[in-house]
Amino acid sequence: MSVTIDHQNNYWNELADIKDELAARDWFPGTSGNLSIKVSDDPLTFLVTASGKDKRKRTDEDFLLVDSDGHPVEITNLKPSAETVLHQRIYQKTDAGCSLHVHTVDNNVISDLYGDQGSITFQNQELIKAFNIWEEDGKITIPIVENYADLPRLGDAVADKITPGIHGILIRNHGITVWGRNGFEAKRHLEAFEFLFSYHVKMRLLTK
Ligand SMILES: CSC[C@@H](O)[C@@H](O)C(=O)COP(=O)(O)O
Ligand SMILES: [Zn+2]
Repeated sequence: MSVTIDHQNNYWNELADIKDELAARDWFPGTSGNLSIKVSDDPLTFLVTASGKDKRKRTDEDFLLVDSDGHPVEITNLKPSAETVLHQRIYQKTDAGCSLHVHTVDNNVISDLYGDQGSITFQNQELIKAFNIWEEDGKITIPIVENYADLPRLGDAVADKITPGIHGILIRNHGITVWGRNGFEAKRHLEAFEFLFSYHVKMRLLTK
């Protein structure tokens, strides 16, 4: 086995492990969700989930390597995720090494409750430190974009909201896309956002 394939296999296994962990949380209902991990910077290549699969299953055909245009690098029967453009735009605009997209009830509820205001900000929560924010009353904001069926348009809408200090974007009544410099950080950001959403939804229900 060549050095290149070995190198790629490490990324494959890291992404497969993250996929299993998110599956254990039941964050891939109805074949939703897609994940990617950057393999090289110049030229940009990344492993992305194959489209339409049940992401709870672990198989040898879960991921394929794509280039900066989202096209497969090798001949394959697999189709890259329909939402590969989101991953592409994130790698182009940030220093991300991994990007995760999941649909959960909590992220959908928050995206619709606050969609009209275009973002939601959380404060006074210990878990905000998961974003490396250590101030006494640190805040974390997540922008919310509309869900366009036209995926390049959705990619532009997401890319437009990426500025320093932004670690994820909510897509209205669709899901969340987060990123981090590596798989560990991307997963930490995702889990922290989902915690904040779930807390907020429960508090709203309990304090109505
Ligand atoms: C029924 S799954 C919803 C899809 O349209 C999409 O939003 C999604 O997250 C998964 O698409 P995929 O092409 O499998 O990556
Ligand atoms: Zn989706």
